[in-house]
Amino acid sequence: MTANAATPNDTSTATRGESAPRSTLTSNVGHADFVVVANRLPIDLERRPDGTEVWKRSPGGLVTALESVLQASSGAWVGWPGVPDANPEPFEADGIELHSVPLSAQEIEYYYEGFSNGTLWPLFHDVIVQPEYHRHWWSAYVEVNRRFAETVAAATAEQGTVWVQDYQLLLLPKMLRQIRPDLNIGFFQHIPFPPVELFMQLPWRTEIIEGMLGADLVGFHLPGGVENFLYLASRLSGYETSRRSIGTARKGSRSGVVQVGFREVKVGAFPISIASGKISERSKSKEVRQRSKEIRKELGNPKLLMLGVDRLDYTKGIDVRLRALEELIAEGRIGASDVSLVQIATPSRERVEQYQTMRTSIEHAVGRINGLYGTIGHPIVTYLHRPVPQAELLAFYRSADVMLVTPIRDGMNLVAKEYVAATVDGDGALVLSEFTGAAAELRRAYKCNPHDLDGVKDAIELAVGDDPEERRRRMTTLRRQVLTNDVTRWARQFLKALGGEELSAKL
Ligand SMILES: O=P(O)(O)OC[C@H]1O[C@H](O[C@H]2O[C@H](CO)[C@@H](O)[C@H](O)[C@H]2O)[C@H](O)[C@@H](O)[C@@H]1O
Ligand SMILES: Nc1ccn([C@@H]2O[C@H](COP(=O)(O)OP(=O)(O)O)[C@@H](O)[C@H]2O)c(=O)n1
Repeated sequence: MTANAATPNDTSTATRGESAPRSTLTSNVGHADFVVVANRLPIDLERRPDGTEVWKRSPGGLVTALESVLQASSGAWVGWPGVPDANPEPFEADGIELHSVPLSAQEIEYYYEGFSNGTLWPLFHDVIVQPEYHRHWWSAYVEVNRRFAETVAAATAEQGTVWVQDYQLLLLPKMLRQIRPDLNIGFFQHIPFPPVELFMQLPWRTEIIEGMLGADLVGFHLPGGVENFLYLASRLSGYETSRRSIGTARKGSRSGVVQVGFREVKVGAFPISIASGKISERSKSKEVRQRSKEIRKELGNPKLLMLGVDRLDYTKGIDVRLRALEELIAEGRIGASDVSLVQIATPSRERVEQYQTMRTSIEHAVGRINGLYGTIGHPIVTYLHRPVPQAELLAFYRSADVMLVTPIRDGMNLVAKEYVAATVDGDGALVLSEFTGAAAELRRAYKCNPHDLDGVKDAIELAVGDDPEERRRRMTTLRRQVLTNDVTRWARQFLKALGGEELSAKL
């Protein structure tokens, strides 16, 4: 998403403290029929050392998915602008009305880096690192959720539909219902919802479940999340639950209902996707095709080009794929002079300690592999620690022979789907961790268990050496899956189940 750079109120050159951006929409506040709420706005404000400010696209798959949905439905988006104390008036960017929720530096530390990403994120991702439980983090989480609720309440029209996103805002549905019982409230969880044994560690477990149950519909990527949630709603809050169809959940996906007093809360699985048609079309463009050839040339036309694209997160298993490649080369199963791995790693949550530790260890591994097996002008691993524009990303996808997606745990992983959509010539192989949400749908990928290093190596070797016809057949099946089940279908199904027939029809 880009901000309207040419408008008179453009902030790209505004100085610190003068951050009122673009066309101010005060008259629209309180009139939005459809509101998406997420921790972040789809664009982040960046403050430069010289005092100027620019808006940049926010990282992550949530923004990728929701941005296209909101553009089609002309709704509003409520979120944090990405830096401390920024609170611009509501403004419009790329057809979406944006409403800011300001956070202080301390709230960013306690609510975002602390409770969201130091407690919930690791707890919900199988405790890959140890979650921390601090009461002052929790207090900030409650306070920030309340501020979001007030902002949303003020932005939304009578009887409007509000779609709350993700683990940073688990208390928001209940808080919002208390202020605005007229609203139709949906909640979608983008990360895994953990099994009872893990969830029960959380000192505030009942408050969290009660917070989510303020919604009319609670959605997860996978049936496993639905199961875990229904069980916990019954065990922690004592509500009656039943497993039954909620109308529009896809065939085979599980769903149910929680009876909260007189209210029924629907619960269902809705696996998110991407704007696959657009990605596929854009990948066919001359610009992307040419750039993909250039990329291979710049890398010295390797026989085998492998690719990894992730936020730099310990859940993504970047270390796993590096170790696998190193051993495959050491064992002579892949020739050092034949292979090139490009690892694109978008900076993420850089002030959180575990992210710093992981970055150091990944950069170490890259250095070690290049030191051992690289030659002058031919490093084995090309490591880019920065965001990459979409056209460039698509060119990377198109140029790769083998895509490595090896998370230890991942809610969905849109990168895997983007690679499939961008492989327009059908010539490419996806190595995919069983521990991603995407693995449930992308059954013909070369699957691996990231905890089993030998298994990962075998999957990579198979993907590289498989019969070209078999590789192509697999990719054809994957492409059919991804092109049929796109992000619009995901949003339509969710909104239909929420009762927003009219909204769903607009998409
Ligand atoms: O906002 P950040 O802290 O910088 O993090 C970026 C986003 O990361 C997570 O993405 C998840 O959503 C994807 C789309 O559903 C899914 O494919 C992926 O598996 C998830 O990890 C996070 O859940 C978002 O809230 C963040 O915005
Ligand atoms: N350098 C990069 C890397 C990823 N991305 C995008 O970030 C998103 C990552 O989504 P995801 O679902 O795989 O994982 P999370 O980062 O949301 O956990 C994808 O849409 C990628 O295209 C990007 O825009 N630039």
